[in-house]
Amino acid sequence: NAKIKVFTLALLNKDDEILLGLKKRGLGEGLWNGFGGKVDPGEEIVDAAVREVKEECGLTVLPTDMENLAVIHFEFVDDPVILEVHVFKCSKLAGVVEESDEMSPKWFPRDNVPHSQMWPDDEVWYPLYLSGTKFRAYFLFQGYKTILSYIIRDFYDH
Ligand SMILES: Nc1nc(NC2CC2)cc(N2CCOCC2)n1
Repeated sequence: NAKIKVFTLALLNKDDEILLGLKKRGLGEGLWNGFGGKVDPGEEIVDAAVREVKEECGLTVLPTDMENLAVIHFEFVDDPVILEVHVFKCSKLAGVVEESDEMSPKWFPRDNVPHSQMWPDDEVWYPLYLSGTKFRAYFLFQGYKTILSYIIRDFYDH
């Protein structure tokens, strides 16, 4: 009786840097990550991505500037809830970066992000993100720290 919960994850770029946020509470607390969260019922996924970026770091992104790079499914042993995370890449940003209740934002060199303080899956798919390769992926986790298995395939080989 699997239940799918849909989330967004936006990775914001400027030149050769990426904006990450240190999550202050909830899922992923204490980890650096892109900006995102739950998709509200009836909400378009890309609109949820835009909303979460604004809420979590103050920046304004247009839906048309959100490039859907990946869809990742996360399953956890003995847990019926599957996370479906839609990953967006964005390089056209407006406004000023602000700290929020959820996130403490910080710019990192895009090729030197703090993987030891990020979700373990990021290290696997991040190189694809950096190269702009569109992909689909599936991760099976044991708890939140251990990847038991994963599959990554190019978006285009239907
Ligand atoms: N980078 C990343 N890796 C994740 N791994 C799964 C928990 C094991 C989840 C996630 N999310 C970001 C958006 O909100 C849902 C979780 N973001």
